Amino acid sequence: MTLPIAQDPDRLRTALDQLAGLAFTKGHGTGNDFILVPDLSGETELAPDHVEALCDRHFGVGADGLIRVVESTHLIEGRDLLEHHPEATWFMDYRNADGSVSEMCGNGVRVFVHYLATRGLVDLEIGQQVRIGTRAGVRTVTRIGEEHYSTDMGPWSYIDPELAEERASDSLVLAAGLADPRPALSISMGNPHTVVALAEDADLADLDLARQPNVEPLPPNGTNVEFVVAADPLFLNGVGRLDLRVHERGVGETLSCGTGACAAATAVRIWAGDRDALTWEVGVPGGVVGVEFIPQADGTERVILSGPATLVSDGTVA
Ligand SMILES: N[C@@H](CCC[C@H](N)C(=O)O)C(=O)O
Repeated sequence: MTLPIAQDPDRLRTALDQLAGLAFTKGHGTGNDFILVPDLSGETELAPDHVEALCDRHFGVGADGLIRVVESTHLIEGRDLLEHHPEATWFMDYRNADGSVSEMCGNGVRVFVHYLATRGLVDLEIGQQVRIGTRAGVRTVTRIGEEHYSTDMGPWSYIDPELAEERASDSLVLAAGLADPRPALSISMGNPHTVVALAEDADLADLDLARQPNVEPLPPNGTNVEFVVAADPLFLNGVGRLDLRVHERGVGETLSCGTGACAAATAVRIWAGDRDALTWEVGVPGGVVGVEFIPQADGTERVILSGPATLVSDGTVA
C-alpha cells in the first residue's frame, strides 16, 4: 500500500523540488479550497505526487483540490470537446488532494471562472456567461455578482436507475457516529455521490468523518458521501432547505461540495415526493449554496448551482 506523501519524506521532497518556481493562486468556494495553477499552454507536468504534495496541509500549500488552468486545445479531453463546442476555450483540469482526477467540481468551476475573469483571461461583466470545458462536459457559468456565479451543471441522473427508481434508496451507509447503517441514494452530477438520509432528530455534529464511510454496494468508480438533515419545516416561502456534511472521494471531509449539494437536494426532493419543489438552499459547514431544478421537455432536469467564489492569495513554490 502506498503511504500518504506526508509520511514519505523522500517522495515529498522530490515532488516539491520538482515544482520549485511554480506560480499558484489559492481560492475557495464556501470553504472548499483549491490551488489554481496557471498553465495556459499546457507545459507543466502535474503528476499525482505533485498534486498530493501541494495539497498537503502540513508539508505543502494545503487544499482540497488542485485546478490546472489550461486552454482546451492543449489537452486531449479539451480538444475532444472543442470539436462540438468551439466556444469552450478554457478547460478546468481538476484533481483531488490525493492526486486522483475527478470529472467535475461545482465549487471549483466558480473559482476557476473567477480566476479567469479577475486575471483578464476572459471578459466577464455581471450578467455575462462563459462556457468551460470539464471532464463531465461543457458547463455554462454566469457571473451573477462581483464574486458570485451560477453554473448550469447539466442533468442529474441515478447511478443505478433500476434500483433507485424501485426503492428510492440503493445502498446502505455506515459512518463513525451512526448507530446503524442508513439508507442512501446514489446520484451522478457528472461525478458520483451517495446521499445518506439521517434520522429527523439526528445531529450532523455527532458524525466522525475523519474515517471513510462504508457504502454498500459502492458505486463502480467510488463515491462522495453526503449526510443530510432536512430543515423543519422542509419548505419555507417555497424554498426547500437542508444541511449537509460531506466526505469527498480522494480528499476526506471538506467544508463544502457543490456537486454534493446538487446531489443532496436531488435526493431529498425525491424522498419528499415533491417534483414541484424547484428551489433549494443547502447549508454546508462553510456557508450556503443555492440549487435550482429546471425541468426539460425530455423529462430530465438541469441543475443550476449558485454560490460565491473567492481568491485569497498568490504564491510561488519555494
Ligand atoms: N468539491 C467538489 C467535488 C470535487 C471532486 C470530488 N472529490 C470527486 O472525486 O468527485 C465540488 O464542489 O463539487
